[in-house]
Formats: sequence, structure tokens, C-alpha cells
Amino acid sequence: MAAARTLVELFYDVVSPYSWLGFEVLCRYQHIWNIDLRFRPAFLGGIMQATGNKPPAMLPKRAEYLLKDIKRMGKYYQVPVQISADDFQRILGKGSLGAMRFITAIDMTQPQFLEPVSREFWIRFWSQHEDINQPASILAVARQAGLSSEQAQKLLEMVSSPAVKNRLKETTEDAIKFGAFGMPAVVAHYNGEQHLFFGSDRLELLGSVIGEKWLGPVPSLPSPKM
Ligand SMILES: N[C@@H](CCC(=O)N[C@@H](CS)C(=O)NCC(=O)O)C(=O)O
Repeated sequence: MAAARTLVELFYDVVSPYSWLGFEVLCRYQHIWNIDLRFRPAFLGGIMQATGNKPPAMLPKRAEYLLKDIKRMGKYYQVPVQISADDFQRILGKGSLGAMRFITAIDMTQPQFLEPVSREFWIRFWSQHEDINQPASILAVARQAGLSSEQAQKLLEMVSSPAVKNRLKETTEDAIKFGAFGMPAVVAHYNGEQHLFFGSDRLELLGSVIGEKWLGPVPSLPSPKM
């Protein structure tokens, strides 16, 4: 009998570059490990507020380090994140509420687009350094991810509905209940227990806990069975 698949939940926000790194690696491993990957778009600002945490770049010495760390990690993980000192201001300024509400609307109605839409938001914010909250920006992302203009327009209309706002709030609360204080937060349900991991640099450890082999951040896919 085949072993049961491990449910792995990824709580992320597109304002978080480390979430992008974790997202891409888990997207790769969902085809290799015996896991069901569940995307849980949540609001990092809400997690920070509820836990009393602060964006790590608010400490100037850490901000200096993070610039280097994210550049090196992007190269190592093969994720095209581009970061400069101005980005920390951008994060603190506009945040990601518009984008995360749109992604939540996708999660509720067109989950098959969750992966490409989330990725396109990261590309727009972290590779192209453009806005992700204005309606025109959101429509451009949706088009890029393969949604029709009618679909995108409908989803955009949903963004300010109580249903979408509540769902984003609930997902954020779920992350906090699991113990999250930042992102990416990864929760593996294994052997009747919940294991929380913080960070894109804890996926090797995740593999070890759930009995899966770590093949580096850019694993090659197994060859198809003949
Ligand atoms: N070492 C972690 C760092 C992750 C990280 O700093 N995430 C930020 C958001 S981009 C955060 O939520 N930080 C909260 C904290 O460090 O307490 C990784 O490689 O992913």
C-alpha cells in the first residue's frame, strides 16, 4: 500500500522575498516528495501585528546583511529576486493588502491559478520593482498569469467583499494558531503532529522530519516511468 501523502501548508505573502524562495522550492519538491502542497495566502502585516514582531530590516545592521543574504539566496535557489536598499522602504510603505486580497479571491474561486498568479505578483514586485496594489497593476498580473480580462475583472470586484476580507483574516489567524511569527511559515502534518518551520532555509529540515530526501534547492525531476 502506498504511504499516505504528507500535507504541507505554505503560508506566504508576496511582500516577502523569502516567501518567494520557499514557494519556488516547494513547487519543485511537490513533484518529487510524497506531499500534498497547500498554498495558504496570508497577510504578513497581520502576523507581525498580532505577534508583536517587526520587519527584520528595521534593524539597520540586519538590513545590510539581508541585502546580501537575499541576493545570494536568490542566486543559489535560482529565483530572480532583485533587491536594493530602497526595497525596504517600499515594503513598509504600501505593503501588500491589495495583492493578497486578490490572491485570496483566486484561492476561493480559481485555485488552479493560485500558483501562477502568486508567482507573477512576486515577479512584478521583486524582479520588476513595480506596484502590486493598484487595480491596473493587479489586472496586468492576472493577464500575465493567463486569466482572461473578464475573469480578472470579476475577481477584482470581489476584492473588497467581506467574504474575501474575512478569508484572508482567517488564513492569517490560522498561521498564527500554528505558531507563525513571520514568513514563509510551513506547516507539515506528519504522524498525527503539526510541525511548524520558519524560513525558506528550513526546507531541508522539513524533508528530514517527514522522511524525504533533500536534493538541494534546484532538484532535477525524476525521469518519467517507461
Ligand atoms: N532565514 C529565513 C528568513 C525569513 C525572513 O526573514 N522572513 C521575513 C519576511 S521576508 C520575516 O517574516 N521575518 C520575521 C523574523 O525574522 O522574525 C529564510 O531564509 O527564509
